[in-house]
Amino acid sequence: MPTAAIKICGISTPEALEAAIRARADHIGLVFFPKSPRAVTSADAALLSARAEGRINRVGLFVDPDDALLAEAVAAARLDAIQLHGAETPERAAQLRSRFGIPVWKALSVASAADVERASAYAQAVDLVLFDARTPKGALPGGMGLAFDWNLVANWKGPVAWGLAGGLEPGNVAEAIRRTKTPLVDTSSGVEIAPGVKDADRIAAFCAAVAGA
Ligand SMILES: O=C(O)c1ccccc1NCC(=O)[C@H](O)[C@H](O)COP(=O)(O)O
Repeated sequence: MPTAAIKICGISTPEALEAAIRARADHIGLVFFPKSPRAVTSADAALLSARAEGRINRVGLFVDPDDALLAEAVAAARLDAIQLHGAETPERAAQLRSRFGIPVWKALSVASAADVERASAYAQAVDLVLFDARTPKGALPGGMGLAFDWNLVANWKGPVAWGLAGGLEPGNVAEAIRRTKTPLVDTSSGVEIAPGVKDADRIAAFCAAVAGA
């Protein structure tokens, strides 16, 4: 089985960016959601992006964004992909893919088999679906370090590329890959020492665990 691709989400400092690149992650996530402890402004993102250019893929994360926010962020951070982490419909996702001309990822919050089935509706609208844990009402829609039942997506063979997120960390990511055969893993809290504070050693350990899975 090929090695799973790795996305380290919630990068907000040059140190964390360099740690992700050193560890050979494939993607970083830049969070454009002001309520997140990992939020970046377009100005922060532009600086990080310039440093990342050609070294790692830059995914901008948004929650029900309007077009103005997206236009500003895509241009400032020269994003390689847009990740939608709110209640965006397939129609909205398709509209954004066509408008911005870069890949669109859609996060789907999972607590049951029916949640996984929702992925089919996005098959023509997005480039990848990211199965993530459903978070409690009123909490952030992601980045909470919560896992869902991996059996729900074990060996998933849907009509669109996919990835696994939610509560992944150096100690459990190899097991998650073994059980689900996911082609991509995404982590945020699992490589932090406090909300929003990435740790280079944990990033390295996470990527090493994926490589060894
Ligand atoms: O990371 C955030 O703060 C965040 C805020 C709002 C929406 C989504 C957010 N993160 C999305 C991600 O891609 C996370 O990596 C994913 O939810 C997994 O997070 P974790 O369980 O902490 O590894």
